[in-house]
Amino acid sequence: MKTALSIAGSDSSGGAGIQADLKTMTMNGVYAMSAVTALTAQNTTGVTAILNVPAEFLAKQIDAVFEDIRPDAVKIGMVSSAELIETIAKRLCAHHAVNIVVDPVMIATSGARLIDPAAVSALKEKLLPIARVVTPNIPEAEVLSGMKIETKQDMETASKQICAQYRCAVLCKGGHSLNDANDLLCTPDGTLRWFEGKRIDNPNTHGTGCTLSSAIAANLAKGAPLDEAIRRAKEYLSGALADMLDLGHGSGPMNHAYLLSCNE
Ligand SMILES: Nc1ncnc2c1ncn2[C@@H]1O[C@H](COP(=O)(O)OP(=O)(O)O)[C@@H](O)[C@H]1O
Ligand SMILES: Cc1ncc(COP(=O)(O)O)c(N)n1
Repeated sequence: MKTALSIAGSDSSGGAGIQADLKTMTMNGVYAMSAVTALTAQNTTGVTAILNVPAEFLAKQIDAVFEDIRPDAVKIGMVSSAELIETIAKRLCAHHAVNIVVDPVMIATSGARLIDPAAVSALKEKLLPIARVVTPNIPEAEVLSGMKIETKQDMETASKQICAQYRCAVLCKGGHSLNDANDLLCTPDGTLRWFEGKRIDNPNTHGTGCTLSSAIAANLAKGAPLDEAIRRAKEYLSGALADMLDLGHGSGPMNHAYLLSCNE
């Protein structure tokens, strides 16, 4: 069985972060492991507290995983401090990690800030260069590229710029403000490819970014080429959104287990 590691924060409400990643990886057919960067006290309406793990402890978790069950892919999600980002980059390089998917988590769907402003440059300088693909949403792509994104053309320009500067593939997700749920992949050879997605009329989108990046990592772990891993990941995500789970008082989670029957 292929294996994948999520390095991310815990979401106590189970819809995003480590919890979404483990469910997604499992449902995408790989053995899922975790290295927790932070605990969040969180539900569908917001984040009330964040407790980062000490950097040495994060390093121990990553080492423990690599020294025993080597991951075929690694997804990186919420990492809120520069020290933790640097620790991850060092440990992944030491272990020659492959298929690294970086979801540059900055602001939760509920509006909470999940990264220190001072850590953004560490994210750019240390994690993007080791990524097989980075998956910003529009506001994150604006921060990474330094430009405002208002049109499809802007998405293309910003993605090309991030891709050229950090030499990694960029999947710019259109879920937020632009067009349907169409995402743009830009690869270091300069190729652009749009992944068309039909917008599902569901306000419960907590954890969509975490889920997409974990599904990409799982499919890369299984040996899919990047574009096929993205295609399968979008298909899984659309199915989970279309199941119309409705939990909590805010933007709720998706049904990660929609492929299993919930009937008795
Ligand atoms: N309502 C929706 N219907 C279908 N796909 C969506 C919807 N909202 C977001 N997506 C898709 O979910 C993925 C995550 O996108 P997005 O919500 O922008 O990320 P994030 O959670 O990081 O803000 C993308 O593939 C995007 O196209
Ligand atoms: C621990 C943690 N990690 C990431 C997110 C982002 O989630 P979303 O996909 O809703 O923006 C989150 N809300 N909590």
